[in-house]
Amino acid sequence: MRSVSRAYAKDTLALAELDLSLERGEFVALLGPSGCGKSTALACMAGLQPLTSGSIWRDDQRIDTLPTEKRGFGMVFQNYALFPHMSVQKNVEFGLKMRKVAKAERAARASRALELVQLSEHSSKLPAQLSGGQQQRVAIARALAIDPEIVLMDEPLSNLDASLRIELRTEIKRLYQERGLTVLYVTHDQEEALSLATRLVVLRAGRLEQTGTPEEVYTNPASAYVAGFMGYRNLFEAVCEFPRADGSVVLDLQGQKLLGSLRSDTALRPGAKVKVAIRPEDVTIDGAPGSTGLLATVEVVEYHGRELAVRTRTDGGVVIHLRTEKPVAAGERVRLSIVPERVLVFAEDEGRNNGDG
Ligand SMILES: Nc1ncnc2c1ncn2[C@@H]1O[C@H](COP(=O)(O)OP(=O)(O)OP(=O)(O)O)[C@@H](O)[C@H]1O
Repeated sequence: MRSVSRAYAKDTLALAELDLSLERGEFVALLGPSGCGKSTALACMAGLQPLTSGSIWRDDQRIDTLPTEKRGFGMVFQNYALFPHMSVQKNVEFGLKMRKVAKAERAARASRALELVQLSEHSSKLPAQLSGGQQQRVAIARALAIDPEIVLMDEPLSNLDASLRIELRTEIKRLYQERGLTVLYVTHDQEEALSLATRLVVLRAGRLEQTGTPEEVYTNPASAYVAGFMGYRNLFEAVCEFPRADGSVVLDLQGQKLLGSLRSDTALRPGAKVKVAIRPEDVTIDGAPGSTGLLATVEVVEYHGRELAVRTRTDGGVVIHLRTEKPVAAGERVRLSIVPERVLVFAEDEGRNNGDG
């Protein structure tokens, strides 16, 4: 996509000059909160939404001028979109029929696609006779039957319950690996994106905020906005007390000191407001003697099997979530320590407040 914009109404851009490229064999997850433009990007790619400006290319061929069916994409959506009166087999054959593939070949290709998603024995059933997960597998078989170069998926798992979602997620990954597919996948679920994608693209208000491998984005989110999507559940404001030349920063967190490391390019001045992002698993209770510690009180303890998920509140009133194997109880006084490298400090965003979730 070259500088693609899409405006549904005057002055509001769902996509704002978005540049996005996809290499053969990549599994790219488009990630971001509701309303950031993920579905619009996919719909523009598919030809289901017109572009307001910009262009889309496959290699040297311009394709945004082609109708949907000529773009050669397989598509899978959140709501399965199966024809209720057609058998599973006929549903999968449908795309091939539209492409005028002869009857015998149609049947053979549809059967192969159903085998791939392990639904062969259900081929004569109607969609309503299948579970949600099975219906979504039919939709995937239908997308794969046309032998697409690129598969576009828009939240294909979000209508399924938790266990089915994980099962089908693995299935999608297997198909991707076995068939050497190229996939553009829309999701708002970071775990889904991290487990499936070879590259993440985080959108914010119709623009690209960050792209990188799951590991890069997870360890080094470029902004507090991205961090919020990558499991950094502790996101709060603090004041820069003393910025050091090596990038470490002494912060004032409502009256207590916290040592962090600056992640933005912008240099900080003493007194500047900053955003801080910390993952719950990076916070420990009663760390080594002498480590910087935040005095806090345990508020809520949730049992999560091996670990406890704990909500604490610092003496200055800041809520900090953590995970621990140590038994603690509500009301207990604790000292929290966090390795300074895992206290990510971002300069306050300038003027980008649209699309934050
Ligand atoms: N058909 C439409 N008409 C008008 N505005 C629309 C339409 N579809 C989307 N929008 C607006 O465009 C923006 C981007 O929407 P889009 O559906 O692409 O976001 P998204 O990131 O996919 O969100 P979600 O995760 O909720 O589906 C939003 O502000 C939305 O309200």
